[in-house]
Amino acid sequence: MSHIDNIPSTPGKFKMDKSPYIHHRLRWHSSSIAKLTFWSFIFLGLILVFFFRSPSTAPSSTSPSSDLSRRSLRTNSWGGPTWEKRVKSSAKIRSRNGISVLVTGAAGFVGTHVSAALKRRGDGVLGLDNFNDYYDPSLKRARQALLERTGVFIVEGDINDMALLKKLFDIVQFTHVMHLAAQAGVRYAMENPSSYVHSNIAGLVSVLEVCKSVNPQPAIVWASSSSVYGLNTKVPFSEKDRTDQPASLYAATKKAGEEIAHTYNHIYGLSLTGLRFFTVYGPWGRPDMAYFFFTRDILKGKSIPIFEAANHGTVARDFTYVDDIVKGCLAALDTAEKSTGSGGKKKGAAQLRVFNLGNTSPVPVSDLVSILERLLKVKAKRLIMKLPRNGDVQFTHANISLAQRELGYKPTTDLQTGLKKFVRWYLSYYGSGKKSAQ
Ligand SMILES: O=C(O)[C@H]1O[C@H](OP(=O)(O)OP(=O)(O)OC[C@H]2O[C@@H](n3ccc(=O)[nH]c3=O)[C@H](O)[C@@H]2O)[C@H](O)[C@@H](O)[C@H]1O
Repeated sequence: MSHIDNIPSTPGKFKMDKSPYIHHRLRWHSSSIAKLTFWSFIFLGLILVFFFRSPSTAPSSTSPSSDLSRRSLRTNSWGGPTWEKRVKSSAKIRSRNGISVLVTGAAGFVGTHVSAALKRRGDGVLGLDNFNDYYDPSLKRARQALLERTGVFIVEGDINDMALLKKLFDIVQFTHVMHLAAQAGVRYAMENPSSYVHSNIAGLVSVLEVCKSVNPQPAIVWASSSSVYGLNTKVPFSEKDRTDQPASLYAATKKAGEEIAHTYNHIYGLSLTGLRFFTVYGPWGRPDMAYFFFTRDILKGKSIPIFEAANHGTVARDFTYVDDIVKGCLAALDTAEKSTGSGGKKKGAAQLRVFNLGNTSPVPVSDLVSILERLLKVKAKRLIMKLPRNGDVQFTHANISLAQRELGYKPTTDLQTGLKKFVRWYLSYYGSGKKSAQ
């Protein structure tokens, strides 16, 4: 039986025409209509699926445009009465003379601690975080859960989403912005340079753009970094020292941020305070930092690379405990003067400040490892390595006299005490080895 014989006859329609050619053509015609209809449905279906999943149809969202943005700028929906209610309630001031603060990077290490401290004293706090996967997002979710228990809501979104930022300012008249969202890490900048430009430059500009155009403008305190001192060799590092020799792209983006802050202060009258953090450590810390992954790897019995400079030179850091940093952040918020502009127009000179927030007692990395060994009661497998040329500097040391004078900043936690608290947290969070940090 031929293929043609299989086709059911269509009485009366094609009967008269016996021409095989015409028959074939008509058969093709009818089957092609069927196929066309079938594929049209499939195509329509695909368009509908795409349409409903597309960010542009969400109440509001960010639009991913590259691999980079897919990693850090997830499509998040926001809006709606329930969401607005949560935003308002979280940002509500609950103490006399309290302030209302938008904390960007609230699910981050410093962001979580600062948000909790502000909430504790009765300030209004709203968090914003994109929960990117630079390091284990489950740690960020755990910090979020912690903050939720204290009444802090974290809006899930990216600082580059200006529509979202504007919406937040429509709902709440923030008196202050604590801008901590950033791409951190010195060495990762060689792996993913554009993420630093995206968060630390474009993201900062988008925050400042929104802050300058709202009325009243908030005062802004933001995280710069000790890394801006780069190849500066004059110690301890003072705010007056040169910062034009960054050793990593991370440092360069933070330095750029300081210049951008100057511009927005100069043109729009925004009150801006940059805080140069010196290697902040503590409970709920960042797993990409040495003290954190050294702890994990010592417990696992894995060797840890300890950098040393040329000619066995010591590599040291002015490790600063997170509670001291939090005190500095709160003091910077409390002493910040109001911005002077409104609706994008400057009305007078505004405050522009930069402070070192360090511990002012540098510790060699090998000593950090010795402290961890004692606390963990495990001998580390030390692998001494040459300091790689990937952005690390040999040492950092903060001169904190300016912060002491202007903010009353006085760090009180030495590395031994701070690491003890970190290790206690680490062991309770991950257990002593079975469930370990990624
Ligand atoms: O103050 C800052 O502004 C920055 O602080 C932090 O950078 P760093 O001071 O470089 O911290 P971190 O990586 O913990 O390395 C600590 C020490 O261990 C050494 N180190 C590191 C890795 C390794 O494998 N071996 C090693 O010896 C390494 O050479 C260094 O001496 C923040 O990550 C950064 O985001 C930024 O905030």
